[in-house]
Amino acid sequence: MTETTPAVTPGEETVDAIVRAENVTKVFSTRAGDVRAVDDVSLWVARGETVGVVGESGSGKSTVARLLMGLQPCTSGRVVFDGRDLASVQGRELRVLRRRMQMVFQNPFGSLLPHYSAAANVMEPMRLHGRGTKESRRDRAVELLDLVGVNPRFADLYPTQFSGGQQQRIAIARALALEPELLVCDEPTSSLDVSIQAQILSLIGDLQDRLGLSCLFISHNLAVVERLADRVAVMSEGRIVEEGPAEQLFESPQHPYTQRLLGAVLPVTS
Ligand SMILES: Nc1ncnc2c1ncn2[C@@H]1O[C@H](COP(=O)(O)OP(=O)(O)OP(=O)(O)O)[C@@H](O)[C@H]1O
Repeated sequence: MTETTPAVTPGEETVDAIVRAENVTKVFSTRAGDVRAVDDVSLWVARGETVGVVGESGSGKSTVARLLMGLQPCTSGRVVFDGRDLASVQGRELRVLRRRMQMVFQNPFGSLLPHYSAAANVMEPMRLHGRGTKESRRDRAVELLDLVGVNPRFADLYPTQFSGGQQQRIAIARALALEPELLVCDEPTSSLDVSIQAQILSLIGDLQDRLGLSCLFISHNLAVVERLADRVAVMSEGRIVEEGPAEQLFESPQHPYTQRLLGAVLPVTS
């Protein structure tokens, strides 16, 4: 049975969060001194919800994503995934938790294995996690490629033989291979042409509806986030300066930083 996560602040509505960052801080020690990349951030994603994180370059968005995924330890605070403090989970249990959260990155080509075919890229996480037989993994990979809109006839082509948009679809199919509950998308469309961006955003929205995925969606582009997010957190200099339901935040942004970001937005083409 899974535990539900308690509310973190008095008065805050109890939310059945798949993942929750509680007062998380991340400090990187560099030769030039300490960089406080994330500063006392609390953020959660409820089951089936899409949370957008927006902010200018360097505001700490990717670091928050890595902390939520347990890819880096927090300097202070904690991340709780489905009721488990990630810092207290190790070994096999951590592997199992990791399977339940997957990431889609900005540059699909960089995240695919160039010497593996599209199908082999999608099969690889299943192989690493000892899922099924080679035949069943292949069948599943072909199904997933079909689901994300890559013609299964092209399953044996290599990443370089696909366009950027198709590569991102393959990367999304691979992220879905282990049936994650949480998908963290870090600028998944910013390396793509505008028309292709819209297609990938529709795909992510559609997959969420069909698979009931929870999603953390990171972008510096507010228009992109507006399209997908139920709730939005705005980051500046490592802190969340404003957070709320997407509609409300876009209609009446309260913080001057959000107002400035919105003022800089160009309408998205779809
Ligand atoms: N491994 C690291 N070592 C040192 N500093 C880091 C490291 N990772 C991130 N930073 C710093 O932390 C701050 C936040 O970076 P982060 O990549 O999280 O921001 P971001 O909002 O995702 O930016 P972008 O949109 O450009 O990716 C930046 O000042 C960055 O230089």
